[in-house]
Formats: sequence, C-alpha cells, structure tokens
Amino acid sequence: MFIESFKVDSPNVKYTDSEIHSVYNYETAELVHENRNGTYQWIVKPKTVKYEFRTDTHVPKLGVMLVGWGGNNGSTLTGGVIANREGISWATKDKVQQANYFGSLTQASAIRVGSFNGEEIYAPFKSLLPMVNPDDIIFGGWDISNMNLADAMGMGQGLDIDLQKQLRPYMEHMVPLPGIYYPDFIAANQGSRANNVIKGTKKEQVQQVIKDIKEFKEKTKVERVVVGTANTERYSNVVVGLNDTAESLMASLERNEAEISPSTLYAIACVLEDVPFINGSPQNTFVPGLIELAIQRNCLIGGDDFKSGQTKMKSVLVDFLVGAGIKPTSIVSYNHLGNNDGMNLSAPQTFRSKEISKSNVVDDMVASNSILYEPGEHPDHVVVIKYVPDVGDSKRAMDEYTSEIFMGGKSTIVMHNTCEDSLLAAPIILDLVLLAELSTRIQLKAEGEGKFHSFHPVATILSYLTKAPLVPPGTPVVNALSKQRAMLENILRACVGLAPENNMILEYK
Ligand SMILES: NC(=O)c1ccc[n+]([C@@H]2O[C@H](COP(=O)([O-])OP(=O)(O)OC[C@H]3O[C@@H](n4cnc5c(N)ncnc54)[C@H](O)[C@@H]3O)[C@@H](O)[C@H]2O)c1
Ligand SMILES: O=P([O-])([O-])O[C@@H]1[C@@H](O)[C@H](O)[C@@H](O)[C@H](O)[C@@H]1O
Repeated sequence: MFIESFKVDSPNVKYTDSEIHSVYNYETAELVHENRNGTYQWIVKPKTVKYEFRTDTHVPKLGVMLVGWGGNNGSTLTGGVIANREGISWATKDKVQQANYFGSLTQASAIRVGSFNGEEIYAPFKSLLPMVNPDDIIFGGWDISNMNLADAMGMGQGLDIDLQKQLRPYMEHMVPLPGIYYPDFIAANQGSRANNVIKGTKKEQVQQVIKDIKEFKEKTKVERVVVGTANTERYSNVVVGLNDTAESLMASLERNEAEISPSTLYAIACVLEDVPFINGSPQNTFVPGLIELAIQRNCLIGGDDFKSGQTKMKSVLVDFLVGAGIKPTSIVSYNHLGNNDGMNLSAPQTFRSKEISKSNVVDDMVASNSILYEPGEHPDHVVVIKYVPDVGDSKRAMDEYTSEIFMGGKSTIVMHNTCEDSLLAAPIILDLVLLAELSTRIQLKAEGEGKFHSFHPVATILSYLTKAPLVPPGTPVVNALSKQRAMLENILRACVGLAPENNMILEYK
C-alpha cells in the first residue's frame, strides 16, 4: 500500500512548530588486532554512538542559479519545472503526455515506512522531511551565450516540439546573465557561443558574480540560493602556491592568475556569499584551495559530475558482480551523442575531465574484495565518447563487461542504452539542489560533542547523484549506487526518528 505522508510517534522524535528533533543510536563497529592466546586475531567491537538531529522545518523560497543556464540541461530543467508547475500536457506521436518528475529520487521514488495489517506500506521519498516543492523554484543563472531559454531549449532537442511551443511564452524572456569566459578551459568549438561575457580581471568577475547573486535575491525575494555548474571544462593544474590552499587561491585571484578556471571563480563567489555550490560537471572545479576555503567558511560544496547514465549503471552492475563474487576483468564504455556537451567533449582536454570522472567509479568496489583482486589489481577500464551531430541529445551508449566466473569460465555482459541525455540529467540536477538546500537545514550532535553543528561542508550526502563523489579529506569514497542511496535515505530516516532500512523484515521470517 502507498501513503502520501506520515508522522512518527516515538520517544525518539519531537515535532515543534519550527523543527523536528530526533535521537538516533548509530550502530557501528571498530576493530582491534590483538594477541589472544598467543595468536593475533582481528576482534570486532560493536559500538553505539548516540546522535541528535535537528531539522529546521521552515522550507525557504528557493532560487537556483545555474552556470551554463542556457545549455541543454539548464534549459531542459527549467522547462520541465515550468511544465510541472503549470500542469502542461502535450501531444506526442504516441499519446498525450503529462508533465512528471520521473528520474528524480526526491520526487518520483519511494521508501518503505513499515507494515499495516501485514501489508508493506510505502511513501514518497520526499515525505521523509520537509523539502522545497520544485514547482516553486525560481531559476536564473549565467551563460557565455545570450540565447534566451526558449531558443536554448529548442537547440537542446530534449523536449517535444508541442511542449516547447507551450513553454516558449514562459521562457523566451529568460536570458542568462553574462558568464565568465576563458577559451583555454573549454573546447575551441565553443567560442562561437561566447557573446555574453563578464569583462574585467578575475577578481572583478568574482565580484560581479557576487553582485549578480545579491541582485537575483533582491529581485526574486528568494530566501536561499543554490548554484550549480553545468559546463564541462578541462582540469585545472593544481600547483603549490597557486591553488593548493585557500590563502594561495585568494592570492592568485588578486594576481589574476590565468590558471584559475571559470568554474572555480564562480565557486569562490558562492563560497564568499555562503551560497551552496554544486559541480555537476567533471572537471576539478574544487581545487584544494577552494575546498579549504569552503571548509573555513562552512559553505556547502558538492560534486562532481551528475551521475545519470552509463556511470550510474556501472555503479550498480560492478557492485552486483563483485558482491556476487564474480570478477570483472574488463569494462568498456562507449557512447556517441550529438549535443553541445558532446561537441565540447570532442576536444582532448575536456574529454579528459569526463574520462576521469567516468573511470574512477569502480575503484572502491574493486578494492573491497581481495579474494577477487590482488592489491593494486583492477579491471581494464576504457571510456570512449564520440561526437556525432546527427543523433543530437539522443545518447547511444554501449557497454561491455567481461568477468571471470567459476572454474575459469568467462561471462560477457553487453548493454545498449539510448536516451535523451538531458532528460536523464535534469531530474538529477533537481535532486542535487533540493537535497543541498535540505542538508543546510539539518544540524547534528554526537554524544560527547558540546553543540549542534551542520554536516561537513563537503557534502558527501549528495554522492548518490554524482559520478565522482567529492568527500572530505580522509573520508572513504563510496560509488556503489545501492550503498549511496541507503546512506542518504537512512540519514533522513534518522532525522525523523526512523531506524535505518535494513531489509530484514524479520516479522515474516
Ligand atoms: N546526461 C547529461 O546531460 C549529463 C550527465 C552528466 C554530466 N553532465 C554535465 O552537465 C554539464 C551540462 O551539460 P549540458 O548538456 O547542459 O551541456 P551544454 O554544453 O549544452 O551546456 C553548457 C552551457 O554552459 C555554457 N558555458 C560554457 N562555459 C561557461 C562559463 N564559463 N560560464 C557560463 N556558461 C558557460 C555554454 O554556453 C552552454 O550553454 C556538462 O558539464 C556535462 O558534462 C551532463
Ligand atoms: O552519465 P554518463 O552516461 O555516465 O556519462 C555521460 C557521458 O557518457 C556523455 O558523453 C556526456 O555528454 C554526459 O554528460 C554524461 O556525462
């Protein structure tokens, strides 16, 4: 059975007019290596840590400003939210289609709440804690192209024509603010777009972005703003004295250093303005100096690179294979597509950013099983992306997974996936901004800690949505999709006094 909402009745949770306060016993375990009876043994010591969570239940009016707003994903997301907000339906060659948020974890997935008269009860994921209603989001942002959002949506080829026609009146007046443009960081084929750029030094550009954010807040009266990047750049060189610390990065800004990328400049502006910043693109926007700056100023940053298609599937399949004791020995991921990101990725330097973010996704799963892999051993892993204009946003992905099975056997799994790239990514962007905003309303305190505090500013909680999760120094990177989703759901369950979903359903055993 499915219910729309619920409240928890437990001594571990208290609802007030302004917050949800919960107490949660976090069950974990620590190991010691001890000499027991003359031989060393690994001893596991279960440990319970009492946490308290406080969630501010005031849901703010949210503004979302996208870097690359006039791109395929930015225009598609904007159009999709307007279509949902206005209840637009449109004719396709198959049927009359209603607007929906399919592909969004927060808007279209469910959680198991418990049982009622022996029946399993499920509820919307978004019913766990008060979240922003995406229909209410106010969009804005920057682009190096001054194309209005209606025309940009048309270029994107993601949304049906009849829908685009209905959306045009809402979007044709939306024009991105001038962006920060340095051709060295993107493919040369992007140069023809650059007719809408902020002049001045890098410091002046940062100051302009801060001014843009302030003016956006004033004009729209939004209470909170979250910024996301949506444009692929080449990696920035990380250099001691240039961007390795917050101090060196800010000094480099003063010196107008060429190696500070546009996306890092936007990120600096956001951190200085205490605006959560999400990197949906593959490059290392978050150079060490920027990470240190965000930590110093306790400003949420999250990324990298939306996890939407091949890589999302890879983080499921490799987890299944390794978890089943099957040894992947080669993984070949090929895709071709014809959208502007595909054209941008046709340059070696920008492709390299994507190759990195798509390749590291199996590292944690491989490293978790020394029965299958010797230390340092890993599958052959190849990523190929080709630009084929004719297919537009309809990405064609082909993956081949070869594994060793029982007694020298071989298993080869081949997958083919065709999808509109922007229709996969847009709901991911939505989840990222909604969950980033929600996480800034959550405070926690472990036993022994004197006071409540926010989550660590490097938002590991968002890792389910990113190909290459950004984690605080020393934190393990988890890419397995099921673990990432369970982590996110269980943290939100703890905030409302529900136990982690352990799938044991002992009542039926
Ligand atoms: N399925 C997906 O579409 C998917 C999945 C994962 C990641 N991504 C990433 O999301 C990002 C956006 O994808 P897209 O399809 O919308 O790309 P896009 O090329 O259509 O849009 C990028 C936009 O950014 C603009 N831009 C470039 N440099 C800029 C700058 N310095 N400042 C402001 N604007 C700038 C461009 O003019 C363009 O309008 C890319 O980095 C892509 O790799 C997309
Ligand atoms: O999400 P995913 O399918 O693994 O990876 C995709 C790439 O293969 C594609 O070429 C690129 O344009 C998209 O931005 C996305 O990053």
